[in-house]
Amino acid sequence: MIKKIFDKFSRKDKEVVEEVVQSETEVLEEEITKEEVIEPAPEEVIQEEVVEEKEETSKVNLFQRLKEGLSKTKKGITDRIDNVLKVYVKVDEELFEELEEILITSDIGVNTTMKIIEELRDRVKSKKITEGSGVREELKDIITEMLEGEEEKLKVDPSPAIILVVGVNGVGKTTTIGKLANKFKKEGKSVLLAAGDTFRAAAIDQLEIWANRVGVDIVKHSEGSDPGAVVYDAIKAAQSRKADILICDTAGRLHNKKNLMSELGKVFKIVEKEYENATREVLLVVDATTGQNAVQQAKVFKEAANITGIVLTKLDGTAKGGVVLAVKSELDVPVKLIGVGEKMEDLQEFNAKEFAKALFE
Ligand SMILES: Nc1nc2c(ncn2[C@@H]2O[C@H](COP(=O)(O)OP(=O)(O)OP(=O)(O)O)[C@@H](O)[C@H]2O)c(=O)[nH]1
Repeated sequence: MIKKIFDKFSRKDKEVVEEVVQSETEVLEEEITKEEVIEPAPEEVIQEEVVEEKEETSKVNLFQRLKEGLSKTKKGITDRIDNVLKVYVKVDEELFEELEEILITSDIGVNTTMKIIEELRDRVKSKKITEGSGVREELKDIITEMLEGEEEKLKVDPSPAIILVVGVNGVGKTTTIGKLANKFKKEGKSVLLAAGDTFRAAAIDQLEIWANRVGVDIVKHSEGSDPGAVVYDAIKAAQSRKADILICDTAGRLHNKKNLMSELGKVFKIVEKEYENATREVLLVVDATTGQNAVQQAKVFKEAANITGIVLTKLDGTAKGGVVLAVKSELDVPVKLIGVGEKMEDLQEFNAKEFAKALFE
């Protein structure tokens, strides 16, 4: 039975990966076409793009976007739970085992699943629940409570603030920085970007594209230069312009903990020394489609740097959204933002209640 479910699940995952690759290729092609079309007055076109996207957001509300973004995860978790509850009319041990299997195969992680099922058993017993609908409600409450935490909001006040964005290549760091810059700019804040990932020219170029698209300035050096020097210059520029928020990209190389610590450590020291008064966030970006790997990456980064929050990207492209529970319960670092699509507005502040509501309603 377990093998059958795993087989099914990995087949599903393959389809999901194919879908993501296809949609990413399409978006990339679309972006290339857009870049090519921009002719003499790129700023105007960029402005139009931003305005268009603004209008679209006001039409489609954010919760709807969240719901759409989590639809694959909903299929992978909630719909399967509902199917099981239809079959098992009696609340018994077999039902708990079925539920356990669903949660484990949804990348919630073994430890977290055990905690959930144990709590569910206790509540079902103490509340004398005999109906499947009651079990569903309890499960939703337990998951919501697990997702809730103390301080989850991104801290950028008082200004000046600096956000260091860390994470391995390809997880969505650059996109996250672009989306964040857009969000802050719309809130009326002045934003500056620093291209601290100097190991690849493409990383610098991509960040610059985002800076232009959003309409914020960027401090960059050439490929291969010292990331510490970029961050130093960016801090000086932020100070002289009195920028509200400086967002720094960093190199995402993860050979081992020691190298990671020394690479990040240098940048952190500069921030410590040169921007002592700034409100600081260190955001780790992880890719939800990598499931349990995201949890492993987060563990390594947490040991190497003082991470203040996690950004979980690409939730829309995966049925593995349950990983947010594993991250929450195994890492003790708040998930502050989630990515539910490629559009500017698809980076949302994580809200446990809304997240659970989007999954269960
Ligand atoms: N569907 C979806 N795609 C996303 C999301 N966030 C980022 N992406 C896509 O993921 C891909 C990689 O994102 P980047 O921002 O380039 O990743 P990075 O971590 O900066 O990677 P490097 O530039 O290679 O270091 C891009 O195609 C993004 O559009 C998200 O929330 N949903």
